[in-house]
Amino acid sequence: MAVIEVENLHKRYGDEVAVHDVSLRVEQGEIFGILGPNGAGKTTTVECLAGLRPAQGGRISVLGLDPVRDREALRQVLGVQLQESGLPDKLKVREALHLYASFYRDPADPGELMARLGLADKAATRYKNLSGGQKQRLAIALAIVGNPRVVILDELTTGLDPHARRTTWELIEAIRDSGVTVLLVTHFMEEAERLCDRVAVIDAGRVIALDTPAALAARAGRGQRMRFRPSAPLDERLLLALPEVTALRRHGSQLEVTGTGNLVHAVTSLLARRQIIAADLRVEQGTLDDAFIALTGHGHGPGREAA
Ligand SMILES: Nc1ncnc2c1ncn2[C@@H]1O[C@H](COP(=O)(O)OP(=O)(O)OP(=O)(O)O)[C@@H](O)[C@H]1O
Repeated sequence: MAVIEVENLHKRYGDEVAVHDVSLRVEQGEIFGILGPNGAGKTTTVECLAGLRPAQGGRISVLGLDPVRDREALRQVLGVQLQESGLPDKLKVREALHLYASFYRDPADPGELMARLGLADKAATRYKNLSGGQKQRLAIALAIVGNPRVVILDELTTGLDPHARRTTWELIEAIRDSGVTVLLVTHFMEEAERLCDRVAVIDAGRVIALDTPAALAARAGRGQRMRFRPSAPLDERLLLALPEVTALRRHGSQLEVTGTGNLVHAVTSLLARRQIIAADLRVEQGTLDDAFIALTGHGHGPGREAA
């Protein structure tokens, strides 16, 4: 069942078109990623979805509600974390959670939420004194305090160190596992690969690809690559005859085989039948990073970070 449906969304700021034409459907219970270079229209798209900005064209439905017409009803079932928290510096963690909880008919218990998100010992800490990771955890807590059915998270892990990013990923997975549908805007390819069931790549206000991370990576064309040293001489034509193999190169005693599908199984089975061992075997997969660069023709902002 589609929880979010966007058809031909069009949004301008004055004369500037931020979103030309975006269509996508997010299914119940998935983590759906929106990827794209800086200025692609990602934030504008999710702000329109959340009813924070009116669109000039197209149709949006979130849980069957129109974000502008049914904004009040939508607020009760949609949790939103945007890039700027807008929280006052002096507000304490406990106060922020109680304040946000008061906006909802059926909120979560702020104390339980603080414990779940590792903020219990920060309950009396003012917002300005939280670390980056703690601020992000509070942002997640505020996005889910209303017990939403859908949550939008915009660049949640930007600025976090690798450890804090991983902890945040686990939190996002736990939210999904509790039955909440998650829409995640991210610059990080590894984040999308790890978390997202499907991703839409947006460039210059249009969806240029929409698929699972693995399918997008496979489509980037690099496919898979194996490198190994055969333990005995091997007729290269046998490898080239395999349907999975698209190219073969020799580097000294090493063979480099590129291909698609179940390449590793096909090649290792052929070798095994000839009692040849693939010594020093290394396998590389195409990544979402490759797909992103192939699709958009450029990198993705802050760069691929080791996480
Ligand atoms: N409030 C605004 N007024 C005018 N133009 C805006 C406004 N917000 C965004 N834009 C413009 O709309 C375009 C899309 O911006 P948007 O913030 O949606 O992109 P984004 O994909 O989220 O970018 P980033 O990855 O840098 O956050 C950009 O050209 C931006 O300059």
